Formats: sequence, C-alpha cells, structure tokens
Amino acid sequence: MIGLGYDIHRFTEGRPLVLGGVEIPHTHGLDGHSDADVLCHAIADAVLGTLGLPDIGHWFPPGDPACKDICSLKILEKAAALIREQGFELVNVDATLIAEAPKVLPHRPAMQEKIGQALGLAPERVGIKATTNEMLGAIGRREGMAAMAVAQIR
Ligand SMILES: Nc1ccn([C@@H]2O[C@H](COP(=O)(O)O)[C@@H](O)[C@H]2O)c(=O)n1
Ligand SMILES: C[C@@]1(CO)OP(=O)(O)OP(=O)(O)OC[C@H]1O
Repeated sequence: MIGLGYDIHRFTEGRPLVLGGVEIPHTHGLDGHSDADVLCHAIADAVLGTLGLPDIGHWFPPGDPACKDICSLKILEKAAALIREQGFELVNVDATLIAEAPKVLPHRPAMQEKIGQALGLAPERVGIKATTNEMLGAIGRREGMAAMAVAQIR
C-alpha cells in the first residue's frame, strides 16, 4: 500500500533551517509552530496516508503548546509506530524538496540517516531528491520551501 504527502513552509529570518532533522546552514529558516521541518512533515503524511489515517495535524494539533518547536523526527516516529501497531512494516519512503536555495543534496546522507532512524528504515530506503522551481512562483521568489513524498508499506 502507498501513501502521499505534501507540505510547504514560508522562509523567515531568525530561525534555524531544519530538514530531515538536520540543521542546514542558510540565511533563513522555516516558519512554523513546530521546528517547521517541511521534509519530515511531507514524509509523515505519506506514511499516515498508507493506511488512510488522519494527517499530522490530528496527532500533533497546530498551535498545541506541546507541539511548540517540536522536533519533527518525533512526528515520524509516531507515524511509523501507528503503522507497526496495525501489523504493517514500512518498505521505503521517497521525497522531493522544492527550493531555490540552499543546495540540500550535500546533506542527503545525514538526512537519510536521521529519517531512517526515526522510521526504523535503512538509510538507503529513504529517497531524498531536490529541485529548484526554476524561479517560478512563490518558491521561485524564495518565499518558502515545499516537499512532496510517497511511502510504501507491506
Ligand atoms: N534546493 C536544491 C535544488 C536543487 N538541488 C540539486 O540541483 C540539481 C539541479 O536542480 P534544477 O532544479 O536546476 O534541476 C538537482 O537535481 C539537485 O541535485 C539541490 O541540491 N538543492
Ligand atoms: C506538526 C505541526 C504542529 O503545529 O507543525 P507546524 O509547524 O504547525 O507545521 P504545518 O505543516 O503547518 O502543520 C502541521 C502541524 O500539525
């Protein structure tokens, strides 16, 4: 079974940029109630989607004080636990980050490691790709960063 996830966050000054649980040097971070890890959020929704479970806002309500600045790897851990509780195992996840900057590919191994640990997957089962938006639209104007993801369970 497969699931699909998507998320987008606005860039803001004065916050660290956290992607896949890894702090990446950049002029801006992402705005959000949590750590705004857009990559983890998209992957979590993909994992939850495999079983038709409600999305991350159900398990980690926006604005809940308990979620303030929460590390989104915890959201991945919860999503993976829900899958296991129903007797399934994750096969792989695959994600694409969409941003003009920074270059994220140099951080791919570190992100694969962190996401894999949180999901209980080997790093090579965590696909991470990136593309610019060719300077088109809000992402092209560097206003934010988006991520899309799929997940497979058996
Ligand atoms: N934020 C990004 C965007 C892209 N990359 C890498 O650059 C390659 C070329 O991107 P195009 O959008 O110009 O096709 C892309 O395949 C990625 O390898 C990146 O690391 N970070
Ligand atoms: C995990 C949460 C918790 O506030 O994170 P946010 O930073 O608000 O990010 P968003 O992707 O807008 O919504 C998901 C929320 O449930």
